[in-house]
Parts: sequence; C-alpha cells; structure tokens
Amino acid sequence: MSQPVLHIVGAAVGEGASDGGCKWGSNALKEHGLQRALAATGRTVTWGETVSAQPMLASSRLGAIEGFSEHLAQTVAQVLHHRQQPLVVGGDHSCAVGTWSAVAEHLRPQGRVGLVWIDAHLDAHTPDTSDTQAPHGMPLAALLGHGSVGMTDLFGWRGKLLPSQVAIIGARSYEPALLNQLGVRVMYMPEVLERGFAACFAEARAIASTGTAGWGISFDLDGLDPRDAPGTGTPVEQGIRLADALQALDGCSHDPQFVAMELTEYNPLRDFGGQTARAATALLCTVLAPSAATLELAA
Ligand SMILES: NC(=[NH2+])NCCC[C@H](N)C(=O)O
Repeated sequence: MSQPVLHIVGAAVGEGASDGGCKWGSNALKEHGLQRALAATGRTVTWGETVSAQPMLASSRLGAIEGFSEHLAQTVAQVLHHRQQPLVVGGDHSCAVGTWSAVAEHLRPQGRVGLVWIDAHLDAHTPDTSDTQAPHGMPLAALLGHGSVGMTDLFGWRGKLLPSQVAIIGARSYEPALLNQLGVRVMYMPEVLERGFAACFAEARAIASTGTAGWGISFDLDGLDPRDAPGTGTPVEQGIRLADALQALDGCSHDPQFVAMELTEYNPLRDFGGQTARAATALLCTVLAPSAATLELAA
C-alpha cells in the first residue's frame, strides 16, 4: 500500500528557549533542501504553512508559546484531517505541545497516541519547577497533563499522552522528579551506551506502539552527540551517534501505525558549514523513506 502524502509544517518558534536561534531552524532546513531530499526518496512531499510564534501579540513568553501551540495544533489537525502524514520541523521543542496534541485529538475516537521522545533533556518541567522558566523545557509535562492550562488543555482536554505509552532515549541533563513519579520509562545515556541505541529504540517503539492507535517520534536534535550535530539550541556532550540513529530508525514509517514525525531544536546560527542540517536531513529521510514495496511498485 502506498504511503500518504508527507506534509511538512514549519514551526518557527525560538521564544520557548533562552537562546531563540531555533526560530530560524525550519526555514534554514527548507533552504537547505529538505523537501527535495525527502521527495528524492520517492515520497510525495508538500511543504505547507510555516506557523510562527507571535511574541508581539502576547503578554509573556509562556503566553506566546500558548498562542503558538494553539495555532500549530490547528494546523497539524488539518493535515491529519486531509489524511496526510505530518512532519513538523522546529523550532524549539515547545512545538511538541501543538504537534502531539493534534495527533492525540485526531486519534481519540480510536485510541491513544504513543510517543518515542529522543532528547538530551526530559522537558518535563512545569512553571512551578523550572529555574529557567523556558517553555521548551516543559512540553512533555504538558502533554502528560501537567503545567500551564494553555499548554495542557488544547482541544479542551488534558493528558494527551499516558505515562505508560511514552519512552525517552538519550537523556543526560535532567530533572527526573515528575517522570519518576509518573513511571515514564527513561533510557538515560549510560544505558544507551551499554545496550546500544538500536536495542533501546526497539524497546521504546514497543512501548509507544503497544495498545495505542498510533505512534510517532519527537526527535530533538540535541539527543545526538554534538560531534555529529553541533547546531542545536542547548547542546549536551556525550549523546547518541548519528550513524547509530540512522541504522536503527531506518524505515520506521513503513509501519502503518506510524502516524507523525517531529524534528526539533535545529539552531542554524550555531551550524557552521551545515553539518547539523545534513544530519537532520539524513535522519528524516531515513525515517520517512517509502517502503521497499512502494519503491518496487513505482519502478
Ligand atoms: N528541548 C530542550 N532543548 N530543552 C532544554 C531544557 C533545558 C533546561 N532543562 C530548562 O528547562 O531550561
């Protein structure tokens, strides 16, 4: 069966982070040729709206992210409504609230969405626990139902993700309190180094796809080692190697239950020579390339 049209939504948001450079990430990846590279794999790819955060229309940073989340969620909901597969390209990681709230709302009549969250950070702060008050440190908490109402209650309900259907890989800079309390499976970097990324990803995928109506990946580029991806908003040493990620993620979207993909925290202002843009493009092509069967049919 052929795969759906892949529809890219740019998430031009950097206001969620202390360094706002990720606001320019989606446009930089567009200029770098992301759509062309994805189309070259054989997918039909369209690039629709780029949703921008509007700090001038908000009275606070959190307010700007709440307004942005609402706008992004409506945009992603439309993509799903048209039976296309959304690829959200950030943007700082606060965009996850809009992306996965829309996916959860869309799947709600059939069941839940499960999520593999690849990241150096846990992004599970609430305004009550965050030292930085940076909303990009809060999206996972919000999706699990904790935090500011403007982030937790999109579409009028909260708890877009269930703790037992989320797994995090690559964490190495963290605040474990909330996720420990909720029982979310976190594979910290020492475990990834010991077992290998492929084994960790297989476990995470099983967590996200078992008993759910669909699953997806939220890939924060800072989950990668800065030697492979230096151009990110908040880099942390000793991460996942790009080659390991490429190998393990190959072809995940062939699974009919794979519903959406998100790539975040690309900061072109720190990406001298485009190394990180190439890494991001390779990752997305690897995950989203059509199945061998589709290629054969097209030949
Ligand atoms: N998605 C990210 N890069 N998050 C970084 C969060 C950094 C830090 N834990 C904070 O809350 O401010």
